[in-house]
Order: sequence, then C-alpha cells, then structure tokens
Amino acid sequence: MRFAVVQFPGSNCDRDALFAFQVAGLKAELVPHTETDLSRFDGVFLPGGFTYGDYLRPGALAKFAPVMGEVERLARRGHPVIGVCNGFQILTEAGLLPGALLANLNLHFTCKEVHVRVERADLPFTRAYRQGQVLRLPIAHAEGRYYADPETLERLEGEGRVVFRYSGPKGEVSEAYNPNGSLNGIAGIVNERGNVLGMMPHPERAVHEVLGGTDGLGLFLSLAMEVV
Ligand SMILES: NC(=O)CC[C@H](N)C(=O)O
Repeated sequence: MRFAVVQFPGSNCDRDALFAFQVAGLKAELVPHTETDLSRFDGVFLPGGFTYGDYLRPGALAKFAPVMGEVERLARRGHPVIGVCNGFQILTEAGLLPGALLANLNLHFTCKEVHVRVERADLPFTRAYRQGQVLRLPIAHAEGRYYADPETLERLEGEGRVVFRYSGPKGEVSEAYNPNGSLNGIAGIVNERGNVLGMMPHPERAVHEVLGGTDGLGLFLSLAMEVV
C-alpha cells in the first residue's frame, strides 16, 4: 500500500506522519496541495497543522485546495482516507465527514496527553487494536470540540461510527476526561462506508519510545494489515 501525505501551506505534522508510515513498514510520500493526480496511491493522509493560518475556520480554506478533488475521488472509491487534527477539520469542512470542530470549551490551545478508548476495532484503521483498548495519545488543538446536530449524533452512535472516545486511563467515559467539550466525548469518527476516518488526537506523534509512547502505531500497523 502506498499513501499520500498531503502538505498544505501551514501543515506541520506531515513529516511526523511520513515517519509513522515508515515505522509501520508502509510506503508513503509527501505530495503538495496542488497535486491533481493521486492515482498512484492507495490511500491519503491529511496531517495536522494550521492550514492557511486557520483563517475563517480551521480547514475552511484548505477544502478548496486543488488536491481535494482527488481526496474526494479516493474516498468515493472506498480507499482509506485519514484526517488527523487539522486534517479532521478539513474533512468536516469538505463534507466528507459530518459535524464540525468548534473552539475548545476552555478557549485555550490545549497540548497534552489524553486517553482514548477504541470503540471499533474492525476498521482498516483499528484492526491492530482491541475493542475497549485504552490508548495514550497527544492532543494539540484550539478547535477540537466535536459538534453535530442531535439527529447526526444519534446516527453516528447508532451506526457505531464513533471510533475513538476520550476516556480515563481505565476506559471510564466522563466529562472529567473530556479535554475540549466534544459531544459524547467523541475523539474520532468514520463515514458511513467506514473508509474515511477523522480524529483529533495525534497517533503519528506516538509511534516510537523516543516520542514518549507507541500507542498510535497500531493505526499505521492496521493499515499495513490491509490487503489491496
Ligand atoms: N495540531 C493541529 O492540527 C492544530 C489544529 C488546529 N489548527 C487547531 O488549533 O484547532
């Protein structure tokens, strides 16, 4: 499997993502936001950062980048598409995932380690984990509060599309462990088809002991298990 890691103006987690793919033994390449042909890739990763300075809203300008037509095409064809942090914001702005990422309830940029519970371990992104497994991952965002209207939220929960939920170290879900005020403690979701993932925590920053943890590696190893 070969992955494209898209570099938008203002991306800052692109090289971390590339490193994570390499640690998992996957082929990945950086591609510019101006790329209009991703046909040589099997999947695409939209990294975190501050694309276009987060002007208007995070992701609101990046969704118009030339590469996004190809991202949509890959998503429609069922290829894995992953958006982390700013990448998640871009996927919601582009309409590839429902809902929105609003300003954190505390109105602060929050950079710390949190725990998330794996709610679905049967997806191309999570099959190296167990359902209910608790991961320790870093977050670093000012606008990570997941919001969706009540009907959408009910659908997401009913269809099992919440993939990661903020929790305590033992998997306890409570507002005390919700770092940004996300509805239902949602940290990551998938689309209906299960091939487009958006998440606020950074798995690519937790793939080696030297980074302080390896709990994010499972996401990349899961993709490596995928047979194309
Ligand atoms: N690390 C990131 O991707 C930051 C996301 C976004 N720019 C925010 O602060 O909400």
